[in-house]
Amino acid sequence: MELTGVAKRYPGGVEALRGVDLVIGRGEMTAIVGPSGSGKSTLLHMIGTLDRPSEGSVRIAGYEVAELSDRELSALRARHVGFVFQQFHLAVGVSALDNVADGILYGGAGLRERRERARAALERVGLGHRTGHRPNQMSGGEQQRVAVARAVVGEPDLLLADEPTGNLDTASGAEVLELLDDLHGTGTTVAIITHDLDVAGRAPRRVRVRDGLIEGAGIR
Ligand SMILES: Nc1ncnc2c1ncn2[C@@H]1O[C@H](COP(=O)(O)OP(=O)(O)OP(=O)(O)O)[C@@H](O)[C@H]1O
Repeated sequence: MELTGVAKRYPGGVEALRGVDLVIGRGEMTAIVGPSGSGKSTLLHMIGTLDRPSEGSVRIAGYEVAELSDRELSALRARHVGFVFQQFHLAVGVSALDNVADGILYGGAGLRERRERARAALERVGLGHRTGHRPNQMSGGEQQRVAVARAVVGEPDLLLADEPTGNLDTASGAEVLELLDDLHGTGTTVAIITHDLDVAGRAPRRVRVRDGLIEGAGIR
C-alpha cells in the first residue's frame, strides 16, 4: 500500500491531510498514532479506499485508486481490505456465524460455503463455540473478535483496525490485540489506528500523524 503526496480537503476548507507519503509493505504491522483531529481517521479512509484524496496518489495491491471507477473501487476494497471499527458494527439479531459469512457476500460463494468459511474464521478467533450466538448474547470482547473474524474471513491483503480496543475493558482489549498479533504472525498485513500509546507500543512500527502530516518516516 503506497500513499504519495496525499492531501485531503473537506468541504469548508479543512485540510485534514497535507501531503502524506507512506508505504505499508506486505506482512507489516503498523500502528498509526496521533492526537485527536490530527488526521488519523482521514488517513484510514485513504488507506482503506473509503474516500479519495484531493491530491496525490493511493496505490493498493498494485492498483492506482484514481484510475478506478467507484464500482471497481468497491470491488477492490471487498477483495483486499478488511475493516474493524471501535463500535464492532455487527448486524443485530443475526448469529455470529452469519455476521461473519456476510463478510464474503461480495465473492459470490453460496451460503453453505460462506458459512463453512465463517465457521473456520470464528474458530481462528477462539469463538468456535459461539457460532449461534447473537451480538447481544456476547461480551464486548467477543463481539469484537466476531468483527475481526468477519474482517479476515475473505483473507484480505490488509486489515485496518480503527481504535479496535476503544470500547473494551483492558482484558478484552488485550485479547483482541493478541488476536491481531496472531494474524500478523500468520502473514496478514495489519494497520491499527489508535491514540492509545500502550496499543501502539505493541506494534513493530509506529507512524505518527500530526496536523495532517506524518512525523518522520515511522519507526520500523
Ligand atoms: N467529513 C468531514 N468534513 C469536514 N471536516 C472533517 C471531516 N472529517 C474530518 N474533518 C476534519 O479533519 C481534521 C482531521 O480529522 P480526523 O477525523 O481525520 O482526525 P483524527 O486524528 O482521526 O481525530 P480523532 O482521534 O478525534 O478521531 C479535523 O479537523 C476534522 O474536524
